[in-house]
Amino acid sequence: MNTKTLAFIGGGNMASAMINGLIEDGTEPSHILVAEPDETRREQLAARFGVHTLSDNSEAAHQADVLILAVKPQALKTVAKGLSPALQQHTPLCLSIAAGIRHASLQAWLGQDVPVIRVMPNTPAMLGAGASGLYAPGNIDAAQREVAEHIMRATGIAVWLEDESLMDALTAVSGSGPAYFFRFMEAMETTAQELGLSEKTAHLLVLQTALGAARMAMESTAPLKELRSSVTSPGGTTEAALKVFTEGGLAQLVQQALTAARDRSIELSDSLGGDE
Ligand SMILES: NC(=O)C1=CN([C@@H]2O[C@H](COP(=O)(O)OP(=O)(O)OC[C@H]3O[C@@H](n4cnc5c(N)ncnc54)[C@H](O)[C@@H]3O)[C@@H](O)[C@H]2O)C=CC1
Ligand SMILES: O=C(O)[C@@H]1CCC=N1
Repeated sequence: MNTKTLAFIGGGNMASAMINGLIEDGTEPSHILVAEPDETRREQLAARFGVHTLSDNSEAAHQADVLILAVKPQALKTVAKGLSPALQQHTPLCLSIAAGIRHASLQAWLGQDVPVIRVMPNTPAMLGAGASGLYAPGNIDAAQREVAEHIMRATGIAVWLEDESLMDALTAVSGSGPAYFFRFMEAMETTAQELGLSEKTAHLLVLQTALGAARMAMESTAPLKELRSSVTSPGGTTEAALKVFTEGGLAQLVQQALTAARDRSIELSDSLGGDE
């Protein structure tokens, strides 16, 4: 259980998912602050989670042991530079969850003495089923790494990357990944209805099948290929469907999609980074 005071800068989708996961794990809502400019959003966060909300980012930083930067990458430079004077007076550990913003940029914007760790979470954090990647350079000590890891483990699994450039790949796989599975499930659901199943039945069957497959993959020691084979009777129905995927170039399409996400992360770093 987390006992530090965590302040989120930005209370949008990903911050809400993390807050839900942290509270489910036992973090007291009184240990969570959210700085958010949108008043309606502040009211929603306070009502839903019982957390303290405020509109002043620097005030949140003053009260924080750990500051979690959860604004859009495009807003981060202005937000981080705005926080910098407050961080010279009181210096919490800063975690940035922004896609594609490099550590060097964050360090330049927040201040050279501020401890900064990059984190890439994903939205299943809300259920404690998240997957997070962390990156910290050599100046971050073991205790600071432990604090960041402890927070992220409260929302799911956490892996450290030694090489920051792999954050772009990790973002493409697990950061964006839930959306790929949702997209695939949407397509299955639509087709299930076209094939005659009711909306409700199609939804239930698709979700339970996705959950069942993911659980089998997690809980079995067999490779994915073997699990797939065990469903695929020679000359049967699964084989007929998988043939269509193969002929349609599914593997290449997935490769292109993840590469596009990885490349977009690099583009964001190049276009939004720097201290000019
Ligand atoms: N949504 C996702 O699945 C994931 C998002 N991320 C990262 O999390 C960050 C936030 O993304 P989302 O939550 O999806 O976006 P969002 O748009 O839902 O949330 C951003 C929040 O920041 C607030 N905000 C805007 N300007 C602000 C300011 N000056 N000070 C304080 N708050 C301000 C907005 O009002 C909004 O509530 C992004 O950097 C994104 O790359 C990372 C992993 C997964
Ligand atoms: O789409 C995005 O840019 C963010 C980062 C990973 C998931 N959502």
